[in-house]
Amino acid sequence: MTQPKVLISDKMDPRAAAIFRERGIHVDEITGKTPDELAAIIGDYDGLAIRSSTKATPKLLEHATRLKVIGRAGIGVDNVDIPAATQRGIVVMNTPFGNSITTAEHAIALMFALARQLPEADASTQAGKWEKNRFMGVELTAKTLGLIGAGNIGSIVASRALGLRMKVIAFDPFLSPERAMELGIEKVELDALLARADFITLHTPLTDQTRGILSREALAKTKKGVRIINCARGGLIDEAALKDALDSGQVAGAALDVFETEPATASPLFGTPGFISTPHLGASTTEAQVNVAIQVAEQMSDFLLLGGVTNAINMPSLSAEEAPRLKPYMALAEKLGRLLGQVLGDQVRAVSIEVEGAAAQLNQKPITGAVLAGLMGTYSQTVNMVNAPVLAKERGLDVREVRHEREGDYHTLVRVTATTPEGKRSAAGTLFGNSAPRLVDIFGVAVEAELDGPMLYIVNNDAPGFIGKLGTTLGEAGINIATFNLGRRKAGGEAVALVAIDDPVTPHLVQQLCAIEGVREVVPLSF
Ligand SMILES: NC(=O)C1=CN([C@@H]2O[C@H](COP(=O)(O)OP(=O)(O)OC[C@H]3O[C@@H](n4cnc5c(N)ncnc54)[C@H](O)[C@@H]3O)[C@@H](O)[C@H]2O)C=CC1
Ligand SMILES: O=C(O)CCC(=O)C(=O)O
Repeated sequence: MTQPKVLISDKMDPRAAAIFRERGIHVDEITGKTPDELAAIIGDYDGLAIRSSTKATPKLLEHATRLKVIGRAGIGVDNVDIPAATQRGIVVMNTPFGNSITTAEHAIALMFALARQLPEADASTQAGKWEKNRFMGVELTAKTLGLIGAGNIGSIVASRALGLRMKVIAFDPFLSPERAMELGIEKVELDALLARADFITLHTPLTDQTRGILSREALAKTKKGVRIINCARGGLIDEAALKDALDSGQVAGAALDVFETEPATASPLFGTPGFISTPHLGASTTEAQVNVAIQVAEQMSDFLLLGGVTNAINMPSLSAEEAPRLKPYMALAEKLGRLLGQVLGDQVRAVSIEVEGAAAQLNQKPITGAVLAGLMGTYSQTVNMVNAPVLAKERGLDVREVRHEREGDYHTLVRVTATTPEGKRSAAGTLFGNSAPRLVDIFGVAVEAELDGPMLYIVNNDAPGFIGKLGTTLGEAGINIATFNLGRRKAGGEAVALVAIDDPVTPHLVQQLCAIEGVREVVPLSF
């Protein structure tokens, strides 16, 4: 295995680079590059570790020819084009918990700052004004805090606010009543939250559904004198409408850590009375940055070195412990998919993946991904485990997974059945010694074969003399037979040969083989 290379392109705690090095990964820390400068170097790397400054756009990813993983040292992945990464087979992972406490604390800090006008009071005092009568604050106790989004960060904010004796209400369509009860908060609709909350704090990702959730119309529905905190993402609030609401007094105060456009070096909100801002500092504590740096480096290293997948946004998880056990199954699954893809071409309309015996104890998703990667890899150069399920969906391929706990003839078995307009065709394989993939059945004929290197799949009538003629034709073409595996439905019936050869065959030689008496089909294979 060649040494993987990782680029850290945003400022990150040095522990990330140290971990990559300790694990034998080459790492470069190159920050502050323009998109074009980054595009010029990204082609050298297997991994890209980022925070929020680097934008992994489709344009950048076009240059990322060997990139396998993007690791976000943080939570929000809106700076990564997930569909583009998935199409290119790049895993995108984040560190969903490493900075949540820190960000929740920042929201609480901003809530206090708004309640007591701390930044303005500080500036005035340091300007020598001593304006004791100007800064009349409000108490938090007994006030209603409205959470928009009650996931990891929202829940932590809720627990802190309850500790401050606030009443907490939340709008989150995915919050179950049980979870709301467990958190000690009241689940409400958005309009009710807007009407009731004294403070509103946002903790959702930026999505098509949440963009502009605090729109001009929503702001008009708020309780007069509300104070608003956004430590989630710019784009959740209509900034122009917020400015008007602050000017009119509808909103008494607003604290933004995040902006529609970042870095936010100019904004109509700047200088507005009651407005406070921080430069996307939600995650900026020593503790959080150490957490996310360590986590992202461990996760990316596990993936690049062991195939372990943790906290991926675009692929099912696969722990570093599971990965070695699944690896031979994924190799087997990929080979079975590849075999069917090469024999059946693009005629496959549906695939069923059955796991039996020991295989049924494993996480089936990676096995399915490997079958699809093998199947579609015969007509797409860029397909892999990450993008195969998405590409299969785009092609309208119906994919089914079946699990049989009981053992059959083999202690472990993976069977792939492909449906084509001509009917169903299946291939099955097992692991010898729990590690070596072996085909054991092809289209209902028992054939034991290692699927490796160049091979020939031949269907012929079972008749004396065929093997001799085949050997002679290959021999005259200078092709050496490495292994020969035969099976037949019944004596004198249809027979199947899987022949491992030392060199690939030419289309002309395939024609010659097809011309041998009794030969029904010849497909050159490569594994
Ligand atoms: N300012 C900063 O430095 C930081 C900002 N963040 C931001 O905070 C966001 C939230 O982080 P977590 O709480 O960890 O995420 P999370 O995924 O645990 O929680 C998000 C919550 O939003 C809810 N939600 C989704 N769509 C919604 C909708 N249409 N209306 C209402 N609720 C909706 C979800 O159900 C979920 O409960 C992240 O997506 C990230 O953008 C995170 C860390 C640091
Ligand atoms: O890395 C940072 O400073 C920003 C963190 C953040 O926005 C996130 O984790 O979503």
